[in-house]
Amino acid sequence: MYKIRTFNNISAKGLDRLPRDRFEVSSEIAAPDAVLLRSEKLHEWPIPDSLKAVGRAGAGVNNVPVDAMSARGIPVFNAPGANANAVKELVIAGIFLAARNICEAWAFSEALTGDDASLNQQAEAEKKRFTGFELPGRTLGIIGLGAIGVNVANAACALGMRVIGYDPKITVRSAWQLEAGVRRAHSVDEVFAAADVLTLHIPETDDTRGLVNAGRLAAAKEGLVLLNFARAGIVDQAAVVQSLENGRLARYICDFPAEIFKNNSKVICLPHIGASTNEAQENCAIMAAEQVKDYLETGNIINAVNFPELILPRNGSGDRLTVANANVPNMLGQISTSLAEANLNIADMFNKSLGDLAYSVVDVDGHVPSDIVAKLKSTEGVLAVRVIE
Ligand SMILES: NC(=O)C1=CN([C@@H]2O[C@H](COP(=O)(O)OP(=O)(O)OC[C@H]3O[C@@H](n4cnc5c(N)ncnc54)[C@H](O)[C@@H]3O)[C@@H](O)[C@H]2O)C=CC1
Ligand SMILES: O=C(O)CCC(=O)C(=O)O
Repeated sequence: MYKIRTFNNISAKGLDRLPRDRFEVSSEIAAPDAVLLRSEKLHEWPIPDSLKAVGRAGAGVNNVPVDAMSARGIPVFNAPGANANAVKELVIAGIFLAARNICEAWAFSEALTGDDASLNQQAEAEKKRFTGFELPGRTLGIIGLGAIGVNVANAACALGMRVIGYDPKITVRSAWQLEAGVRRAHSVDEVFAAADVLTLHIPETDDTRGLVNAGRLAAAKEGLVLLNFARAGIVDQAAVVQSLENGRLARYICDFPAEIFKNNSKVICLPHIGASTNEAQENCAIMAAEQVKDYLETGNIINAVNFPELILPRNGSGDRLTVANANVPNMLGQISTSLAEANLNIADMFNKSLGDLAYSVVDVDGHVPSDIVAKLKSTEGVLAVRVIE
């Protein structure tokens, strides 16, 4: 029986993918084989020795200590693209909120007093205050053309916007999905110089933290609308406030409330609801749960951010051995020598690497004895060893 600890509210549709005769699922488990989480911050969580896998029911993994997991040979799975449509819809809504001054206009109407005739008279007299702009012909700048960025780019094209995007590591898949009219920028600065509306769709990493700073905002077009549905830390919030004050930035629409933005009429902060649709929560939970289940039961890896993708159909008449190790010479040699010592024939095997980490799945004709497992575990460079019967 595998034990799965949940953090946050994981959709039941995903948890249903874990048959309860083989998986115990609860938020109370102390020594879990795997965890499923959404935005829970795991950086301070003491990683239990029992842990074999992490399933992030979402896209961003900045709330998970990925390096610490890698050091223990623990794959961190996420759900790429599973909530992209939900975020796209909210970003497009955000653009409309800004373009038509919808929040201010709504607040104005709410505050009116008098009978209907008086309300209408006040509305007609004051509506010029809420005059906005239309989207066709305006330029949308996008930083990050992954699952969300591509969806936003294509929707903006359909609304008649010009789109310019920057992503130095765009995948072939994203490039295929992108509308032909999307212009390719060669730097973040080129996007800032061109955009009337600019949206961020990149992960928060050491490289992207503070990417939107005072210098870039100063070089933007007068009246830029900035949207941040990625992560709060990608934007220097004090620089945003200053830029709103001097008028370079007209609006900041984001998914991350912060004290500095309280009562700022040019800022709209939503409470991190980009992925909060039933559809996205189900998609993410199903993807994360299935990937974790597959890994625990077969050792196969799909959509781990720190492990290579590896799928090996089960072969041989015995156990499956999985080994995660440092990506250095002679590790495979040591694994096969250890199995030979136990007189075990290798029926099939697959080895792949990603960065500093390598992962092997080995099917043998027979049972891998515990002393061989112990020997492999104590081999220098080996991070994790499992035997799946
Ligand atoms: N507000 C919300 O509820 C949600 C927020 N997010 C955030 O949005 C981010 C993006 O999500 P997805 O599009 O699904 O991820 P993704 O991994 O499909 O796309 C991210 C793209 O950013 C690109 N990138 C990375 N660094 C870059 C840089 N410095 N400049 C330009 N491009 C860069 C990558 O090459 C990749 O193509 C997530 O990491 C997460 O932080 C994601 C889902 C929901
Ligand atoms: O689960 C959530 O609501 C957070 C979504 C998110 O930020 C992500 O997928 O990166």
